[in-house]
Formats: sequence, structure tokens, C-alpha cells
Amino acid sequence: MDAVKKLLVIDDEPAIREGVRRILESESFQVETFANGHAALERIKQEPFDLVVTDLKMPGISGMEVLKAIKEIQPDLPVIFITGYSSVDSAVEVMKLGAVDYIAKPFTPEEMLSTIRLALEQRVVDLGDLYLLKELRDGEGFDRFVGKSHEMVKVYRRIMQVAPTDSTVLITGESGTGKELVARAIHKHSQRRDHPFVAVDCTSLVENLLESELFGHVKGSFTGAMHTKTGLFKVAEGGTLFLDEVSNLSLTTQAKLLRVLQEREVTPIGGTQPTPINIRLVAATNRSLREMVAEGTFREDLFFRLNIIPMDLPPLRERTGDIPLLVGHTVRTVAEEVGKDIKGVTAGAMQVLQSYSFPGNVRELENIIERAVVLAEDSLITPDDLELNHAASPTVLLDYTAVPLSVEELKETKRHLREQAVEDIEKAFVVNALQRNRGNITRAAEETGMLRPNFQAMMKKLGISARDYVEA
Ligand SMILES: Nc1ncnc2c1ncn2[C@@H]1O[C@H](COP(=O)(O)OP(=O)(O)OP(=O)(O)O)[C@@H](O)[C@H]1O
Repeated sequence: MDAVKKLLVIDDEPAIREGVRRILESESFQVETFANGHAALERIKQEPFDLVVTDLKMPGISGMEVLKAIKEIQPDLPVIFITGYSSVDSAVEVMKLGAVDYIAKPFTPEEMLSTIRLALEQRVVDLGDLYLLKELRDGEGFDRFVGKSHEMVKVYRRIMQVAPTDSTVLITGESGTGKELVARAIHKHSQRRDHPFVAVDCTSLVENLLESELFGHVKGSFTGAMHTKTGLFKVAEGGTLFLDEVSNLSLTTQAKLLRVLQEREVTPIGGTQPTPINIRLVAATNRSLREMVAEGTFREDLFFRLNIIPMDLPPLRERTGDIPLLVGHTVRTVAEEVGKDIKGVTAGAMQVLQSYSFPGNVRELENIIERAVVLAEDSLITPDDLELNHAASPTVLLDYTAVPLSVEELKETKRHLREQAVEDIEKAFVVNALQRNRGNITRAAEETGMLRPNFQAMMKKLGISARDYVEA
């Protein structure tokens, strides 16, 4: 349970002071009241409080001066002003100076309590670091992330900073670095948390299908449109829409997406009536959109609209300090799932893992460990169980690739290598999900957090058949 919040109330009128005390104590806050600012400031110097409610106009030291002094003594302490109607304008002025809110007299107990609850919540946001520190001290990471490296702590802080805002976030990072995890964490820590989180993989559908998935269509608008379909922009209403791999959107779809984001309204394919949308957009890409803008394959105006708050996720090989935690966590989880008594990995195996480049990042680490747990004959995973000798590291891939002679060839080679790497990991991902769910596509899609049509499209693209994984 949360610790009892300590509130301090300053008002020169005894009736208001005691009224506020009664309201706050009814909600189990711990309250101390003061008739003037001097005495209150002396008290704040002695020990920290969670929130101050002060009258703005008082004889002697004013509420404004109290606020200034508090900024010196305990800068993070939220201050709420009580004001008369006539001084609402000046209350707005003092908010600009750093008060978190104000309550105009006369007020109801509900008004007072909701203002205080909001201010206390805002404090959690402002002091995101404290929340984080607690999570990091008590666990292996933050939220569903494992890792305490400096690089990841920077990511966690950013999540806490951006979550409460409605700004569009663009997450960049190699495949398997946790982009979707970040998007989910942003949603979970936002005011939209009780509304849907909808993830769309822009790689997995052909252009027309993707547009009808995103924007919806009306019955009969194209061959095969048997029913009217609600687009995902509407499905996500009130919540967060996560567009994964936006780099894969065609220029036509990019133009349509831009229009939706500019107008904040969506018109289904074949429809005439636009409807307003209320979503927070989070996009992700493992390609540099800046480079694509330079190449002319991504619209610059859309890039600027998406890149409001950029977040870059570090590849695993740049934070090798997190590998032992991730390995330990994954071994425990998988061993429990498959019912094997595996205690961990040998020192030799850990050394192999720490010097491996992980082109598929955390997802690849999870796959390697999962396979090793299944293969291990002992209670510790050995280097052999990891089967990393034959893994295609980027250097190996390069050995098989002719060195490009022109910048055009370089672009083409890079595209090819990227596609190759993504396809391998996508195959492992789909096969794994189907194996775990004995060929049941609906369950596999659900478990991986994908929409069924997206999952099915990915299977089709990779030439994978669910029948191969149905148990005889
Ligand atoms: N820091 C982390 N701690 C624990 N698990 C992680 C971490 N980062 C990623 N994962 C796990 O790795 C897998 C891949 O993560 P995720 O799908 O978020 O990556 P991604 O960057 O979106 O990948 P892609 O670009 O291929 O879509 C998931 O199973 C996720 O839970």
C-alpha cells in the first residue's frame, strides 16, 4: 500500500484551515496546519512533505513568497494555492512560477480532493526518477524490461518523461531491441492506459489491405469488401496506436497517413464521412527514416510529424553488462515453462554469450536460451548447448557478399542484407509461436501480441504453413 501522504495547509482564516483539515483527513491524509507562512516554512525545513496547500493572500508573508521559499528548501514539493475568485488571474500567474494548481473559493470537498489527487499524481511524474530508482532497486529492470545498464536507464527515464504527454513518439532501434516493449510501456504509464493499445505491423500486409486495416472500409468499396470494417485508428480510440516498421509504408500510404495525422480525422476507404480520432501515436522503425528521406523513399513532412519525441534503443552488443541479467531471467522463465530444472549457464557459456554480437538482439538471446534450455542435459547450460558456432553473424554474411562498387550497389546490398536478417528472425519468431501453440494461428497471434491477419500475412510472406506445427 502507498505510504500515507503528508500535507501541509497554510491559511490565516481558522475556519478554512480547519475545513480543509477535515476534508483531507477524511481521505486518510496526514495533515498539519499553520496560520502563517513563517511557521510553515520552519516546519518544512525540519522534514519533507508531499504537498502544500496555501492561501494566496495572507497578512505578513504572502502565498507567492511561501512558494519562492519552498523552491529553495524542497524544490520538488508541489504547492497548491487557495484563491478568492477575484484573484484567479494572479493564481494563473503564480502557476507559471511553479505552483502546480489552484482552488478558487468557495470550493466543495470533491474539488479540493480531486485537485490534490491530481497534484500528487503529477508529482510521481515529475519525480519519475524516484519511481524508477525503486523499480531498479527492487527488480531486474523496469516494467517488463530486464537490464540496469546506463543505456537502458536512459530509456526508462525517457519512457516516464514522455508517457504522461500526448506527443507522438518515434522509436528507432535494430530488430529485437524492445521497440514494441517501449511502446507498450509508454501506453501503460499514460492517462490512456484504460483504453486500447493497438499494434500494427506495417511490413505484414500489402498496401491495399494495410490501408483498409488502418482506415477501415465501407461495404462494397472494393472486391472482397463484404462487410463494413472499422479501421484500427477507430479501434484504438482513446488509446494508443503503435505503427511498427513505418519505414515499410508505401509513399501512397504515407500520404494518407500524413493527412489523417494533420486533420486528426479518418475517412474509411469508399466512405465520404470523416470521423474525428483521439489516439496517441507511437511509431517504430529499424531503418533510419532520415536516410530514407534523403533517398526519397520516406516523406520528409511525415518524418517531422512522427519524430516529435525520438527514442533510440541501444543494440544489445553495446550494453553487454545487461547480458547476465537477461540470460538469468530467460533461463528461469523458459525452464519453468518447459518444466526442466536448469539453474543457469556455465562461466564458459556466459563468456561466449558476452562476446557474441546478437544481430537479432534480445529476441535472439531469448531464442538461443530457449533452444539451449531444451537441449541441456545438465543443470547448467554449456557453450555447446548454445549452438552459436554456426550462427550467421554480420561478418560471416559479409564474406559471402560481393563488395559493392557504386553507391547504388551499396544501397542495394544494404537493403538485401537487411531483408535477409529480418527474414531469418521473422521466420524464427513465427515458427516459434506456432510451435508453442501447436499450429493454432489465432492463439499464436494473440500470444505474440499481433493481430491475426497480420500474423497470417507474415506466415504467407515467409512461406510458413500452420499445418506443419499441428500435432499428429
Ligand atoms: N530490455 C529487455 N528486457 C527484456 N526483454 C526484452 C528487452 N528488450 C526486448 N525484449 C524482448 O525481446 C523480444 C523482442 O522485443 P520487441 O518485439 O519489443 O522488439 P522490436 O524492437 O519491436 O523488434 P522488431 O523490430 O523485430 O519488431 C520480446 O520478446 C521482448 O519481450
